[in-house]
Amino acid sequence: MAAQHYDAVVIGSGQGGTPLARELAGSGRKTALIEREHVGGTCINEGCTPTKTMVASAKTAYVDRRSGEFGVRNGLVGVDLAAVRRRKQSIVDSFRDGNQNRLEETRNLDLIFGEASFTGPKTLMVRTDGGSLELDADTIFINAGARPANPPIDGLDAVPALNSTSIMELDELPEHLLVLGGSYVGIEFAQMFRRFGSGVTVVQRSGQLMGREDADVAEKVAEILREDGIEVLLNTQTRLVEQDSGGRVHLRVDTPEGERALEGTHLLVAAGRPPNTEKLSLDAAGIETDRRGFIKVNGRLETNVEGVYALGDIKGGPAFTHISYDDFRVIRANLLDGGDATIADRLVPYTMFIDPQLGRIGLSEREARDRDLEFYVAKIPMTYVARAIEMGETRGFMKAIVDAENGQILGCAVLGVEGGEIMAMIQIAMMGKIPYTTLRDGVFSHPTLAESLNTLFSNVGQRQGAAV
Ligand SMILES: Cc1cc2nc3c(=O)[nH]c(=O)nc-3n(C[C@H](O)[C@H](O)[C@H](O)COP(=O)(O)OP(=O)(O)OC[C@H]3O[C@@H](n4cnc5c(N)ncnc54)[C@H](O)[C@@H]3O)c2cc1C
Ligand SMILES: NC(=O)c1ccc[n+]([C@@H]2O[C@H](COP(=O)([O-])OP(=O)(O)OC[C@H]3O[C@@H](n4cnc5c(N)ncnc54)[C@H](O)[C@@H]3O)[C@@H](O)[C@H]2O)c1
Repeated sequence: MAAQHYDAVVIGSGQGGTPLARELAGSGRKTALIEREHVGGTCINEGCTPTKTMVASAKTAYVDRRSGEFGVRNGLVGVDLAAVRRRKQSIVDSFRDGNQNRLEETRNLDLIFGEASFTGPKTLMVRTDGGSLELDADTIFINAGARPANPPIDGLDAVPALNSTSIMELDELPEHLLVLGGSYVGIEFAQMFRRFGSGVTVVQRSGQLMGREDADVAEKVAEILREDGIEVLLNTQTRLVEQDSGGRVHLRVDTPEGERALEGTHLLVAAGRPPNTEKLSLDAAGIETDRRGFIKVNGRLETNVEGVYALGDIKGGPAFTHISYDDFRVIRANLLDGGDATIADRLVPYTMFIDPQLGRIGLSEREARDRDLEFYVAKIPMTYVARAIEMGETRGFMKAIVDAENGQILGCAVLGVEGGEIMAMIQIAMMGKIPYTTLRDGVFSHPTLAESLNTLFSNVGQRQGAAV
């Protein structure tokens, strides 16, 4: 049977591929979007949406337990995990269905459920439920995402370990959750399940949580988690994983203090996300990957094969929904609007949805130092923020890095209540190239979290960096 021809094919209905497919079709191009599982990809189905829905349930339990501090009498807090899961699923379903309906209503667009693999530079085979299809296209966009890693640890394959997807399908609360990995996924779930009522131990193999962050940020996060009753083990290598006849999971770990045996009822593996490249048969098209399997692209998201692009997590680099969406914008600007956009030097904000949130953008203090810049650090604890005191949410601190030459803000880390929103205010100043003195002296309404920017930028410390 002859291959079906399309002007454009998008593989994967992730955060970049979904809007891209609609725009390509809207521009009159005959387009196919191929998805092997759910419309909306990781973010809607297994990532941002379900986790943040469950984080909201966990926060409610936390606030409820603290109600006495606010002079509010309340009963014993109980968490019905099955009900938490139902709430999560109904929100996921509504987002997924909304996306799918919009795709199905788009003219010139075929939504094909199946798994795509390359058979040549511009030809694809799609395995569907009922058989297979052959397609060829002038332009192909790969937005096939990433999946939870399975680190090579003795015994891990033989135990029923949870990953970031399956942990959200539990109906019963783990008595004790062991978490391998102390970064975004590990920490968000660790705090969530602690708040639901589980005992939790986080095992992080390197010397700090969240390796990309400054040490003071990571140490404060570890302190907050420990204060919440979570055991945090750093510099800890897992040697062996076993399950006993009663179903309990045992880890043999090497800690700086010596060997330890850890025991739990459940094990979550949160040790990174490798790309979904194997099933794509990239070799058949000659598409190059790096040594970890991520597709190599240039600033315009072009692969080494002409007419084949990659966007989102599968190309490596920062793995966030808003980055995948921005990849779509870059491709739209260049291919549909005749522009010359690039992903080089774009600002990469992100928020870790622990409580308090960690909002981050731009350079960390360590990065400023590594680049031999001269800079100031402005830092205040959240206990200086009137609004935070009034809300009873004073954990954490704010920190910003300021260019010593021109007063431009180079980056910030806001570990505090609504840290992601405060970071976004600083981001807007960075986008508008507003010097820190304007925020220091600006009038913000009282008592908001925004007015704390006056205090933060009044606390600019000594000049630091290269020549100092
Ligand atoms: C637990 C968790 C929480 C997260 N929370 C946040 C958050 O709060 N904020 C944030 O910004 N980011 C978060 N992320 C990251 C975010 O989900 C991803 O960066 C985002 O989804 C971008 O993904 P993408 O567009 O690259 O592809 P994805 O969304 O991963 O989509 C890829 C799609 O391709 C499909 N596919 C794969 N291979 C094939 C094939 N061969 N044929 C057809 N289809 C295929 C997959 O089924 C999938 O639907 C989280 C991730 C996880 C795991
Ligand atoms: N709020 C958000 O934006 C959000 C939330 C969740 C996930 N994400 C995205 O998903 C990606 C994946 O998150 P992640 O946390 O799984 O991966 P990650 O790559 O960010 O971190 C993995 C962590 O596991 C540790 N680790 C690796 N192997 C280990 C082992 N054998 N034992 C103990 N520790 C081990 C690493 O040192 C690291 O700290 C993130 O990079 C992020 O971009 C974002």
